Amino acid sequence: MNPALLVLEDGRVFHGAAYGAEGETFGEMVFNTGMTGYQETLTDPSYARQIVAMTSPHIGNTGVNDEDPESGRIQVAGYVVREPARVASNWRATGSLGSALRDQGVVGIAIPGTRALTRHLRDRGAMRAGIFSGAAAAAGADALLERVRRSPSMEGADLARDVSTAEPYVVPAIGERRFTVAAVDLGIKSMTPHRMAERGCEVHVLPATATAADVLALNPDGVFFSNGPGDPSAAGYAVDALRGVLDAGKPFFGICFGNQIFGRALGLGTYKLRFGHRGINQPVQDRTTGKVDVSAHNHGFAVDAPVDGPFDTPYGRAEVTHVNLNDGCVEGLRLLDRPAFSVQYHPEAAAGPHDASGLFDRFCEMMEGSA
Ligand SMILES: NC(=O)CC[C@H](N)C(=O)O
Repeated sequence: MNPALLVLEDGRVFHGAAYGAEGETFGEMVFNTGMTGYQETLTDPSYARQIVAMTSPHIGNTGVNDEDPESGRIQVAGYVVREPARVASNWRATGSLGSALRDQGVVGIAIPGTRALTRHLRDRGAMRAGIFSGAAAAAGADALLERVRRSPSMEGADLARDVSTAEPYVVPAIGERRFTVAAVDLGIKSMTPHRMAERGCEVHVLPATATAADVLALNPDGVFFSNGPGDPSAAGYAVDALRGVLDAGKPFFGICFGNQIFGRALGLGTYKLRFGHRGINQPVQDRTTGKVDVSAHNHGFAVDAPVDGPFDTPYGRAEVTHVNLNDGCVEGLRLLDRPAFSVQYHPEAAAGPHDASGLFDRFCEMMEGSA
């Protein structure tokens, strides 16, 4: 294996071996603690412009298959693992992860110290980084550090429109069609419309820059805003569209970036977490029932909202419905006088536990007018 370097913005350097494509890449350095689901993680568009390190020590064991991708390609800017599998073995596998990364030009690195890297990010926070291998590594760490420090930051980055669909498309209902949903694709994972389709929703997926008029022209029973990459404070176009949807009184459900856009539409702020939540075992408590779900997460930003009780918004009273039991951050919001709610985590799972899948049923009940 050829040598490679991982250079962090604060000057920390990890030496390792090239994995996947050789060359150079830049992004925000984050870690994911999922023990399974690397293919879903790699293809989640919310990871655009992020270099993802897996804390699970052995990655690639089951290779890649045609069923698990959450989008049409690998979306991460770079990939860091401890030890890549030498042999991929699974009845569904169509190839190895190393060759999939190589074929799609995704630069990765295998380093012995993914634990040291994770502890560093937990202490210092997510930061910019670069991976360099082949001819790109020849410049030496000091010159590479300068280039990392010149690369763009995640704060203020508007990335949703880069990963969104260019054209609208429809995911048909599975079985009898019960509802029409307009889903704004801010970086949508394919499992999300699928979870709705399973419940009888015909899902009209629209580009990130869809306006309220575009959404309402479909005369949907409900409106959905998806997960997605980047800083929600840079996606004012989505906030404007959602305000128009809320003004029209349509039932609304948002996931992750969609939760952040909902928060901003209600007049709340969003802020960057120190190192974020990325994994599949995060405990989230539903404050309305007391129930705790173990849930899938991928977020680096969060909504700043009062957690101690209802607060006023331009759309009437709202409340924080869910909090993370690890760090207390806001994981869900709802309006109290209108049918609109959102969560910061991933009820569609993919990868992860299915504890929260009932939220899709709640959205359907809202569209039925029974919730
Ligand atoms: N998965 C997502 O939708 C992520 C939302 C946002 N980009 C964040 O990092 O918080």
